[in-house]
Amino acid sequence: MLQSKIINLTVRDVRFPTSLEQHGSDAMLAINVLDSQHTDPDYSVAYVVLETDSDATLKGYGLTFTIGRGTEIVVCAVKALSTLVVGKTLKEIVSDFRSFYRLLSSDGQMRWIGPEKGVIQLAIAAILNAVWDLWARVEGKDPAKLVSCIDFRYITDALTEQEALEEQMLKEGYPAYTTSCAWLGYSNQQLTQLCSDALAQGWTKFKVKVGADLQDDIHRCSLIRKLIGPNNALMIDANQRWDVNEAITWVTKLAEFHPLWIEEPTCPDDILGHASISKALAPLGIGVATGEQCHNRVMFKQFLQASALQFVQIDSCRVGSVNENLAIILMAAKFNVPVCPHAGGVGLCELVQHLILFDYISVSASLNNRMCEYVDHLHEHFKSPTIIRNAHYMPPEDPGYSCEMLEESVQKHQYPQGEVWRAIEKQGIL
Ligand SMILES: C[C@H](O)[C@@H](O)CC(=O)C(=O)O
Ligand SMILES: [Mg+2]
Repeated sequence: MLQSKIINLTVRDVRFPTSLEQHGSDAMLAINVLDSQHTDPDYSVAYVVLETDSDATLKGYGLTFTIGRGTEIVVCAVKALSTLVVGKTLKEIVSDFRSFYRLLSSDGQMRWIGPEKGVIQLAIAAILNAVWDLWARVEGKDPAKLVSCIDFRYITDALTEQEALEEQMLKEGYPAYTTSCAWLGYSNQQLTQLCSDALAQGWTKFKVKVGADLQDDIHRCSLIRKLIGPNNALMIDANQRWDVNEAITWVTKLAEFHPLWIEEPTCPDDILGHASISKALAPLGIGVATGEQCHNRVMFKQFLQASALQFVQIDSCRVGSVNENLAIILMAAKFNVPVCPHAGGVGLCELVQHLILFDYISVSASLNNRMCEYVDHLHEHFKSPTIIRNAHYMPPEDPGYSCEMLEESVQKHQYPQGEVWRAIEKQGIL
């Protein structure tokens, strides 16, 4: 099966009208709402399927996450890269995966529209996610089970612990936090109801969107802190809304609610800015978290070297797939900084659970200050949706990278011709 040749690559623009109910809304998007007719975001994917010459059922499914407009540009970038993929056997790719990564990321001409950042990196992520899915299907594994590729002979004195960790994950799962209770566009009534429901389901870690209006932030953080009590975790997320000094001033005014971290306090490219914010907030016991829009491993390296973050938020679709995320996970371990993956988007939970399980079983072996984001949206469109039990991710059971979507969902939500979007256009509601 490793000899399977990729004979076709298809890519489709698939969008979900989450903006209609303000799922996923945040302070940066609020600027767009003020400036444009659209409310935001519409959770979307550039959805890639790799077909092989083995048999019609052996395919690789991959995706990258976007928030609506612009997905069509990512689709174009995937199509431009597809000539480097079609015609290769899986064995050619995985027997020298680093070279294949460089083939895509360092193409002599296309690297100019990167390198390894922005639209071209999102397109590379979608393609490589599909390759990892195909490989995992052929091997009958999920990427988190890479540890089962290791020969433990003669090293079991050191590594039996990892097998125990794997058992622990199978039994208890990996700790999660929820962002689904407090999107910026939710009313206080929604926020109260969703938080109460989440507490009843066993959730103990909550993330709140902030950054648009300080008084509103104080009101909502006070409401949530009262609801969840003093011992549960509260995180806040500004989605790049502030300048550096504004971030320090604003978060200091929210310190009374004891947030564990402030996420994306300023421009995601401003490493030294994050370092200044981190240093200023350290006496308040508030860490800095970022990563969902961090271009690549090189940027993460500098964030770590500059002590500019206390929580590394890897994202399964922002950087060059498993290939780059493995490097980031290993660097975070070297700098002893916890990995707390971003997953606020469609499909991101399904993919990143594999990575965080690998981190725990094969790298960090620690759950201290570690948690994986979970958002309760759109899982019904996936063939192997995430399984959450008592606020923990339960390990995926199906071989693959959990990217495969239900074909019916893809067709209904394909943009702009899918029936969902034709109906929205007819009603003139977006
Ligand atoms: C636009 C997305 O919903 C973003 O707000 C998600 C995010 O920042 C997170 O989940 O963290
Ligand atoms: Mg965020």
